Amino acid sequence: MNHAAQQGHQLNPYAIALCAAGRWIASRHWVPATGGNFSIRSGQHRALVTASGKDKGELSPQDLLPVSWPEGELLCPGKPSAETALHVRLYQLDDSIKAVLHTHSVQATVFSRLIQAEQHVFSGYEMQKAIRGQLSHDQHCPLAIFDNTQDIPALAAQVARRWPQVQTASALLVRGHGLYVWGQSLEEAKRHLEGWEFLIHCELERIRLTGTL
Ligand SMILES: CSC[C@@H](O)[C@@H](O)C(=O)COP(=O)(O)O
Ligand SMILES: [Zn+2]
Repeated sequence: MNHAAQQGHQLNPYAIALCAAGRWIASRHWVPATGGNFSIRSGQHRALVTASGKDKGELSPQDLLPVSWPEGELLCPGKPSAETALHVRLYQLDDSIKAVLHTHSVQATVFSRLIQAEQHVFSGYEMQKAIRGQLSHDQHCPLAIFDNTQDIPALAAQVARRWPQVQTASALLVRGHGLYVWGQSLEEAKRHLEGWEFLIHCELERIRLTGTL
């Protein structure tokens, strides 16, 4: 990258905001050992995606790579996240999505392995109201769970097939892998992340104490 492009990158407000979100997420221990990836929409058909293999708590703006779709073009040199195809598919499925955050917390990983069903319904938690569209603890909020695979385009296609089921939660779980959340702003995506991590932690404790799913 030439000097002017490098400087433009350093000053990109989307990039700066996503790096700060990465530091916050890492401080919560939700992205150990380079796990996780993040993106933020920067135009109708483009987004900045974290480079692959970086420590997500120590990102700098040049670690955010511009990608565009439908061609899946990478707009500058670098290796984008191995899970870029899933981020792109989420932006394509819903134009209102502005940011996608993927984490590898212990609780989401363990919880996703305990649930054999293709979704788990959350109900009775006040914290459900952290999720867009959830107005009461009485509502039933299903969280979809997908089997893990290294074939990310195939996973993205499955998410698209189950989109009506997935959409309500602004989140999905990948079994033995981690959590994906999104929002209509980065702030909303962060709220969804903290809300879901809390809800999953509560369910894991409930299952541990009662022995019932
Ligand atoms: C620590 S391995 C985790 C990866 O396989 C992957 O699931 C992940 O979340 C990070 O991949 P990345 O390519 O850095 O975006
Ligand atoms: Zn991952």
